[in-house]
Amino acid sequence: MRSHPSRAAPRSDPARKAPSLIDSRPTDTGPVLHADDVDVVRDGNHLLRSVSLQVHPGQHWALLGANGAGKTTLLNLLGAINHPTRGSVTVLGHRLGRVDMRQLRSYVGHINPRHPLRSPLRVRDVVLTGVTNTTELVPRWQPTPQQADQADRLISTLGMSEKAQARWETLSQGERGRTLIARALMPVPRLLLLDEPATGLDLAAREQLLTSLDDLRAEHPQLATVLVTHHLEELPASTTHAMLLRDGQCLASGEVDEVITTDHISKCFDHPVRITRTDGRWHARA
Ligand SMILES: Nc1ncnc2c1ncn2[C@@H]1O[C@H](COP(=O)(O)OP(=O)(O)OP(=O)(O)O)[C@@H](O)[C@H]1O
Repeated sequence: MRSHPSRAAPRSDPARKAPSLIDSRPTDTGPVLHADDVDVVRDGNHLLRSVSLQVHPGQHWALLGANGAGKTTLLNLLGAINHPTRGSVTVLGHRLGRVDMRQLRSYVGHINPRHPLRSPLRVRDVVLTGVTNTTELVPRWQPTPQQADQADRLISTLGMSEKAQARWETLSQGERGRTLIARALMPVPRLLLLDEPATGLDLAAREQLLTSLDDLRAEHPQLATVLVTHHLEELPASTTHAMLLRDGQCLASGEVDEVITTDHISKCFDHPVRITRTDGRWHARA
């Protein structure tokens, strides 16, 4: 199926806010993301080869693969950070190469666990930087009352209300992760990209993060997400689809129960594992 450009042009001012938390109006029935037969070549190496993916509103994709399989390379295409060498990528109805990538990026909630914040901002301020799509607070910029309310609502949804005034450098990794998800949701994105959001979290922090993601998805049925991980245990139960990458190529892609199988995962990681699913969550045993 071909994607078609959205008629809704990006807002010219990313600091302007829509009233609702996440735009759940069915404004566009086309895919949120469409990568069509994509190659990425760097220094003569194929990092991705003939990869295709379509993500529709309400779908929650897991992108799985061993170290170096090409997951982050693909996520960076989907987040309008890089162009493909061959093939086309359409993000929120806008084809890369025909659109201002910086502007398009401001409509995608892309969570980078290595958030390069330098100043000692408080949680609430970090979340508010999502409005301006900047790492630091913009000098003399003030949130509108609606933006401030929205930040508080998101902080509460992500279970961070008690830490709203805590400074970034004092936060645990799990608290930072949840703060960054709240920040990414400030521009009312239809698409959330998460690159290994559970890395380095202890058991409780991981479980809290996954529960927050499940809640968020239930609350906003039109939101689409793509989550990169190596670990099946880090997949929220609300995952609907999966793509397995191996050596830059797609090994399997589609509905999650057809893709995350003992056979596919053993091939993907080149190691015999047995996959079980209990209470919606996955486990891998050698
Ligand atoms: N600019 C580049 N030039 C050459 N090779 C690159 C470049 N960027 C990434 N690579 C290589 O491409 C491959 C895929 O990298 P990528 O980061 O997408 O993998 P990944 O699946 O996210 O891995 P990991 O799970 O280890 O994070 C790796 O072998 C990496 O070394």
